[in-house]
Amino acid sequence: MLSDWLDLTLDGNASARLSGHLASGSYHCHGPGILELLPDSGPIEAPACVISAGIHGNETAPIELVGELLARLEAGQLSLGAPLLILLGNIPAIRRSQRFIGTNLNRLFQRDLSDAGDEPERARTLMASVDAFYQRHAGRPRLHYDLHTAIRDSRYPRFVVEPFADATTEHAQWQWLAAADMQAVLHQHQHSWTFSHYSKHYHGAQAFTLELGRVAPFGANDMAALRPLRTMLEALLEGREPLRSDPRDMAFFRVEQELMRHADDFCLCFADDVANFTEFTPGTRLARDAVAGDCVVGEHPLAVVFPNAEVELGARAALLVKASEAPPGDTASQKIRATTQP
Ligand SMILES: O=C(O)CCC(=O)N[C@@H](CCC(=O)O)C(=O)O
Ligand SMILES: [Zn+2]
Repeated sequence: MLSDWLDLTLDGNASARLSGHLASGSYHCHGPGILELLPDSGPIEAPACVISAGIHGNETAPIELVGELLARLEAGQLSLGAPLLILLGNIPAIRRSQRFIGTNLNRLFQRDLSDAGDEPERARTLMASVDAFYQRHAGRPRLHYDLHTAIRDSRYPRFVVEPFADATTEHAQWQWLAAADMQAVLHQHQHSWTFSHYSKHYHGAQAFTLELGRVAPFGANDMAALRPLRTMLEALLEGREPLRSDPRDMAFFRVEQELMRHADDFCLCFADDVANFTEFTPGTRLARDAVAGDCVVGEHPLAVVFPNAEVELGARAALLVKASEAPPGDTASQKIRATTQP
């Protein structure tokens, strides 16, 4: 049964080649945590959509959200109208409720990755799955939403990370994400080799990391807050266009600088309960690092996102960001605004 797939996968009991039929299509398990859903019919121009969850093993809300989608599909409450690839990232880490086991999977999505180990192996498998999926559905627009939750509280509990790449983000994406009740957008200033960056960089997909609240154990997530996002994903899997809202309802930021950890005794100079997007004034010392030197806010205020002193040496310990303009609207969206604003 499709709705058992998650439990069976996490228990290690899912048959590697499980497949079956739904009222509106079929499903095919290509390997552990790799599930493709194919519609019997639907608009040929509907996007081929990748939804990934559990790239970090302790981030459970996205896995629960995938479970809700599968249960509703199986119950016939949703009708499949577009190809969908559902990926579970770091299965051993999910079983142990840990962010990762050996190394952070979400820094490994690079085609020339040659590292050995479980997470590099998983990254290669996931990259190959995405390549094959987009190849099988060549000609359709490509989407990828990589679903996460954050370690800290956030001034914007639900926010989008827009990976850096040559491909530009279509304005409709901002409209869909605003209607999905995402509250902020963070534009990356350089390549970051995350999973969403992979799909955008190598496949030109419209691809994003979505942060969906704070890390919590299974059953303790506020799934009601994710209902508008579920509505967006349901529209996509049904082959319908999602609802649109004004992107200016979201706050936009861009990364100014990555704060890296170089020293063993690296430490952050602010409290563990400082929330993502908290702003610091010029002259504030943010981090001490005996190798790289202290990090002090320069002339302009900066906000911190994803601060984490416990990352591996040489890894990103925080993003330093500042507010930016919302992207300019296109003609179509201006028309929508004109008709929705009295
Ligand atoms: O809260 C945190 O510190 C980390 C939450 C998380 O896993 N975020 C992703 C963001 C990926 C990106 O920058 O696109 C990550 O760090 O991998
Ligand atoms: Zn994560």
